[in-house]
Amino acid sequence: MQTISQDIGPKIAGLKIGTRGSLLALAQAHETRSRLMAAHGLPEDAFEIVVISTSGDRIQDRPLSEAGGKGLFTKEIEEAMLDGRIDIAVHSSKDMPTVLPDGLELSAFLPREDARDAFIGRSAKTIAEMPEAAVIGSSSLRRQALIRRMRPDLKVIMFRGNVQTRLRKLDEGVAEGTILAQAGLRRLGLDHVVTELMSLEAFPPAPGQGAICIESRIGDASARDMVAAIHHAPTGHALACERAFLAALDGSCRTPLAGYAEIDGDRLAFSGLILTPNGQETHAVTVDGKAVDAVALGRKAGEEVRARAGTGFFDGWG
Ligand SMILES: NCc1[nH]cc(CCC(=O)O)c1CC(=O)O
Repeated sequence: MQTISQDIGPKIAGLKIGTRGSLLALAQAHETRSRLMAAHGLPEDAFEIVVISTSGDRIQDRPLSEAGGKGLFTKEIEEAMLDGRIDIAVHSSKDMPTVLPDGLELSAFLPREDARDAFIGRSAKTIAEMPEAAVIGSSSLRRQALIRRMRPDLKVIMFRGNVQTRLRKLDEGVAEGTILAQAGLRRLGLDHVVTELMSLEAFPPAPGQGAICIESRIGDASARDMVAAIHHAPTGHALACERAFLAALDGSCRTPLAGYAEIDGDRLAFSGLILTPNGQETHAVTVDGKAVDAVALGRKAGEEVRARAGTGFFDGWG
C-alpha cells in the first residue's frame, strides 16, 4: 500500500492535516498547526485542516473494546492519508493501535501534557468521599478496574461519547462522578471542573495518555522533515516504551492495563500495571534504563508482568 507517485518539481511548502472533528481532536490539530507555523515561519494557510469522521465517532452505544477497539478512531483518517487526501494525521497517542497499516508510521510526538487522570465529582470531591454504592461513569476497562480496586462498592456504568457529552451526562445526574484525562480537559479549557487530580500511583494512566502524535506516510520525506522540527524527543522515548509494553500484552484489547514512562535526562523509568476487571488481582512492574533503550525496556516490562501474572490471568476475559 505504498504511495508510488513521485513529486516532480518544486513542492509548495505546506501540509494537509487530517483530524477527527471532536473539539478535542480539533484543539490538537490546531496546536500542531501552530507549532508547525512557528517552526517553519509559515502562514496559517500553509496548513489546511481536513476534518474526517471515523467509525469511533459514530458508534456511541457500545464500549469501544466491544465494537472493535482502538483502530475505530483512526481507520478512515489512515485511508485518507494512503489515498493522498491528507499528508499527516494528528491523534491522541492513547487512541493509537500498536500496529499501524502498511505504509504509515508515527513520525513525531509533541511535548506531553499532564498524563494524569482527573476525577470530576458532583457532590463528593474525591473518589474516597463518594457515598457507599454511588454511581460513577466510565467505559474504559482500565479506569473501571482502577475504580473497583479503590472502591469495590461503587457502581460503574458505561459512559461513552466525547468529553463534553460525558460532562453533560454528569450535569444531568446520570452519575455522581466520572474520570477523564487531565490533558484533554486542559486542551479544551475545561480543567476547572476537576475536583481531584489522581496520582500516577493510585490511578496510573493509559499508555500514551496526554501525548499528541503525528502519523505520516513512510517515505514521504517532505512530511517527515516538516514534522521532525516539532518532534519532542523525550516524549518520543516515553511513548516508544509505553507502546512496546502495550504491544507485549495487548493481544485482545480486553486486559485492563496502565503504563507510564518518565524521562529524566537520558534515563527512563517505566511503571506498568495489569488488573483483572474487578481490580482485585493486580500485577505491577517497574523497569529503568537508558531512554534510547525505550522499546527494549517496554517489551521487557510487558514480558515480566505477563510471566508474573501467569497464563491463567488472561484467560477469563480474552
Ligand atoms: N479515548 C478518548 C480520549 N483519547 C485521548 C483523550 C484525552 C487526551 C489525551 O490523553 O491526550 C481522551 C478522552 C479522555 O480519556 O478523557
